[in-house]
Amino acid sequence: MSTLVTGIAELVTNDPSRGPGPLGPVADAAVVVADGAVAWTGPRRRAPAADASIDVGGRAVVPGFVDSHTHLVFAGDRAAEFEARVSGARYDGGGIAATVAATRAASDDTLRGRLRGLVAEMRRQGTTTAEVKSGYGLTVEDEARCLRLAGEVTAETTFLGAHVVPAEYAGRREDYVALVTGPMLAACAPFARWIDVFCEPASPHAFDGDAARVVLEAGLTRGLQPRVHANQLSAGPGVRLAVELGAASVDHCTHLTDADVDALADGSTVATLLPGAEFSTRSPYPDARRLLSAGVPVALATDCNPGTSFTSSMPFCIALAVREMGMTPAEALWAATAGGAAALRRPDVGHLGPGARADLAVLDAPSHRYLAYRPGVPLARALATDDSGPSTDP
Ligand SMILES: N=CN[C@@H](CCC(=O)O)C(=O)O
Ligand SMILES: [Zn+2]
Repeated sequence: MSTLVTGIAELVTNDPSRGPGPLGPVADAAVVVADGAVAWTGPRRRAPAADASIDVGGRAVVPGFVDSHTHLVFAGDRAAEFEARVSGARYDGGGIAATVAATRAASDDTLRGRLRGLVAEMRRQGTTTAEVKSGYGLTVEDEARCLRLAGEVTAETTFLGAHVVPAEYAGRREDYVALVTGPMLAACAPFARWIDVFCEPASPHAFDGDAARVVLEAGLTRGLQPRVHANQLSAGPGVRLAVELGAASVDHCTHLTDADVDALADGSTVATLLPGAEFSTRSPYPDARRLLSAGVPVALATDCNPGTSFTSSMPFCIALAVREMGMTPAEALWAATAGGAAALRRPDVGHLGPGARADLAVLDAPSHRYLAYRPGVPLARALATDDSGPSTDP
């Protein structure tokens, strides 16, 4: 079954062979998808025939967003914590304990319902691939349970047992790290592709560089690839540790030294920026321009979680990146698509070159610039191009 998509005012391919610049745009374009993959892209007048057709009516089509950093398995909410921050309270990770308590108390069905609801919400805003972390269970059983549920909606599952030290291990941080790297890792590894750690010496709840190294190296021995929460609250060792260990991505990168930027520029680790967290915690935004000028690959993600960034909207993050972080609309879109794919080491998503997964997002607008130009307006949605839809992930 093949489908011809026409009426595309601007097609963003992220395939530089198709048009000028990294976005590889094609005007007055068409796409043919077949068997869930992109088979052809180009000008409408040269489009081949297909079994079926969809006319998107003069709208822009872009690669589905790749949200490479989310915490979607949780129960409860922290609206009161958010309200306190609006009045001046500082974020230090302490609120995570409230979500851990609510998550442990929730049934599988409750967690599954919330997770699937958020995934559907993402899809309605153009996201077609999402990573999902554990990190609100923090017992052997609850971490494995959260990852098992995450695996129902995505292949990009991340074990984050080292999110914070839970209350029952207060004052026994080393014992908790032993649990995470021992029985918890053994129970979780079958359900996870990645391992993550909240490396933040400035937080009394998170982990320093030495503990983070122990956690990530243990994950590597089990075949889990590293990614790291680092430098969110202060400059610390996390970014350089991530680069040293060959992590696919280091996320937040809000406070960076010159040595951090140099390490990222010399390494292969993507810097994933999460402006929803700075919005919600009323913190300074990361300096994307500094990273881009140094040649560092940059991704954008929502960090969707109930504490620091309760948004599922990649368009919102794109708008923040353009308004607050020095990115052009083209750079922000690339970071939210191809950048996210690089952060997940996924060559099959984040672009619309031949062979890519048929993950298309249509914008109710004639060009990608509108994503930042019309902030807060629901312009983007994932486009189903055949009976099975473009993907199930999410
Ligand atoms: N910083 C650590 N983890 C999450 C926040 C988790 C929470 O506060 O519930 C983040 O990426 O922002
Ligand atoms: Zn996070």
